[in-house]
Amino acid sequence: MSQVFREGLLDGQVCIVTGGGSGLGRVTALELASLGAQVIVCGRREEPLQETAALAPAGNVRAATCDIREEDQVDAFVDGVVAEHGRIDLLVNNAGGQFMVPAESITPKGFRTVIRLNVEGTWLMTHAVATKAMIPQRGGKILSVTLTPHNGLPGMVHSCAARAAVDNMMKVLAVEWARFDIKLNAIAAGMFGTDTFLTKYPKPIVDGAAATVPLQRLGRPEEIAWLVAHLASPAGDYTTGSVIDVDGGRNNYLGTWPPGHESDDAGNPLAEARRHLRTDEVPPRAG
Ligand SMILES: CCCCCCCCC/C=C/C(=O)SCCNC(=O)CCNC(=O)[C@H](O)C(C)(C)COP(=O)(O)OP(=O)(O)OC[C@H]1O[C@@H](n2cnc3c(N)ncnc32)[C@H](O)[C@@H]1OP(=O)(O)O
Ligand SMILES: NC(=O)C1=CN([C@@H]2O[C@H](COP(=O)(O)OP(=O)(O)OC[C@H]3O[C@@H](n4cnc5c(N)ncnc54)[C@H](OP(=O)(O)O)[C@@H]3O)[C@@H](O)[C@H]2O)C=CC1
Repeated sequence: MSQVFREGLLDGQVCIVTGGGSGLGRVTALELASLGAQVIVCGRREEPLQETAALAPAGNVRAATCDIREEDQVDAFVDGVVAEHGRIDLLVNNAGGQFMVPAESITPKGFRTVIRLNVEGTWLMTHAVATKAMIPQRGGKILSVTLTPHNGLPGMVHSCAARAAVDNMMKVLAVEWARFDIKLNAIAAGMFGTDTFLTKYPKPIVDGAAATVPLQRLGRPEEIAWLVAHLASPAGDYTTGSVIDVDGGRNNYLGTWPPGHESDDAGNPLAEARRHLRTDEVPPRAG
C-alpha cells in the first residue's frame, strides 16, 4: 500500500520501468504496482528482475530481460508489451549509470560505453515506446532519470554530458510530441542511498556525500517513486518538458548554509551590521 497516494490511483495503466531490478527502479516499480498499475520491469539480468516481481503482493509486476542499448532487444521487448497489454501509458527511463574516474583516464571505449547506455539506450526505449504505442494511441508519459548538479560532477564527465543530453532530449520531444499528447520530463536525481550508490563509489566520497547536500542527507528511493506516481496520475497531466530536481537542494549549493568556517559561535549565518540610512543620505531620484 502506498504511504502517500490513494489505492487504485493508477488502475488500468501499463507502465515500463527500465532498470527495475534494483535501487530506484525497483522501488518505483513497486510504488506504481501498489497503486494498481500493471508494471513491466526490464534490465540485463533476470534474477533481480524476478526478485522485484516477487515483491509485488498483487502479482502485477512482470520481469523481462532487455539490454536497452541493443535495438533488436528493445524492439522485441516493446513489441511484447504491446502484444500483451495493447498499450503503454508510462515509460520510466531509469536504467543508466557510469563509473567515476578522472577525465584523463577515460578511454574512447569507456566514454562510448557511458554515452551508449545513458543517451542511446534512453533514446531507443523512448523512440520504440512512442512509435509502437504512444503515438498510435495518442497519449502517454515518459520520464527519464538524470542527474544533478546541472553544472556537472568532476569525475563523471561522460555521464554529465550524457544526462545533459537526456534532459534536452525530453524537452525537445515534449514539443514535438505534444501533438500526440505525449508528456515527457526528466527527473534529475541528486544522491540516493541505493545499494549501488553505497557500494560502487570510493568510501570517502560516499561517507562525505550527505554533508554536501543542503538538507544534510541522502535521498530515499521512495522520494523518486512518489514523484513518478504523482506525474503518472492526472496531477501530472499539464507537466511536460520540465527537468525536475530531486536533490535536497544540492543543485543550488554544494554544502550546508552556513558553511562551518563562515558562521558565528552559535552556528548562525554571518550578517553585515545593519546600516540605518538618514533621510539626508537618501540618494536623489534619477532624472
Ligand atoms: C562530493 C560528492 C560527490 C559524489 C559523487 C557521486 C554522485 C553519484 C551520482 C550518481 C549516482 C549513480 O548513478 S548510482 C547508480 C549507478 N549505477 C550504475 O552505474 C549501474 C550501471 N553501470 C554499469 O553497468 C557500468 O558501470 C557501466 C561501465 C556504465 C557499463 O557496464 P558494461 O558492463 O557495459 O561495461 P564494462 O565492460 O564494465 O566497461 C566498458 C568499458 O568502460 C570502461 N570502464 C568501465 N569501468 C571503468 C572504471 N572503473 N574505470 C575506468 N574505465 C572503466 C572501460 O573502458 C571498459 O572497457 P574495458 O577496459 O575493455 O573493460
Ligand atoms: N543513486 C543515486 O544517487 C543516483 C542515481 N541516478 C541514476 O538513477 C538510476 C538508478 O540508479 P540506482 O538505482 O542508484 O542504481 P542501480 O545500479 O541499482 O540501477 C541501475 C539499473 O539499470 C540497469 N541497467 C544497467 N545497464 C542496463 C542496460 N544496458 N539495459 C538495461 N538495464 C540496464 C541495472 O540492471 P542490470 O545490471 O541487470 O542491467 C540496474 O537495475 C541510474 O540511471 C542512475 O545513474 C542518478 C543520480 C543519483
